[in-house]
Amino acid sequence: MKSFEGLWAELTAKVESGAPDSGTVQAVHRGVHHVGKKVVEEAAEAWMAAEHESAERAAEEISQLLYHVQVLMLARGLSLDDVYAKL
Ligand SMILES: N=c1c2ncn([C@@H]3O[C@H](COP(=O)(O)OP(=O)(O)OP(=O)(O)O)[C@@H](O)[C@H]3O)c2ncn1[C@@H]1O[C@H](COP(=O)(O)O)[C@@H](O)[C@H]1O
Repeated sequence: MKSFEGLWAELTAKVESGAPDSGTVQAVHRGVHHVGKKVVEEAAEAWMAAEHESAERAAEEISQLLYHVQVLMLARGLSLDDVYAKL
């Protein structure tokens, strides 16, 4: 099972290596504006699933939101420590 930190390690390694077949690398290259819109879309889907769907569907949508939040951090050049410092 993956964790937030485990996914972060995987995504940072992909972006550093520039893996050409990675959707994450492609999204980071498209930039903050593109990724930010995706975060908003996924946040709405997480909200709707939490309010109207099963717990499993809500967990699925929230996992996608967490993924896209990490991609936004990568696109903006932020580290986990940058964000944890604000918690
Ligand atoms: N956890 C995720 C993950 N969660 C969500 N997503 C992306 O978010 C999309 C879900 O959004 P939607 O529900 O809107 O589905 P969609 O309409 O098909 O998506 P779009 O066409 O809008 O992109 C998926 O299609 C993926 O593109 C993810 N993409 C990758 N990962 C993990 O990230 C790691 C690196 O992946 P790659 O960069 O693809 O190698 C791997 O461990 C992956 O499992």
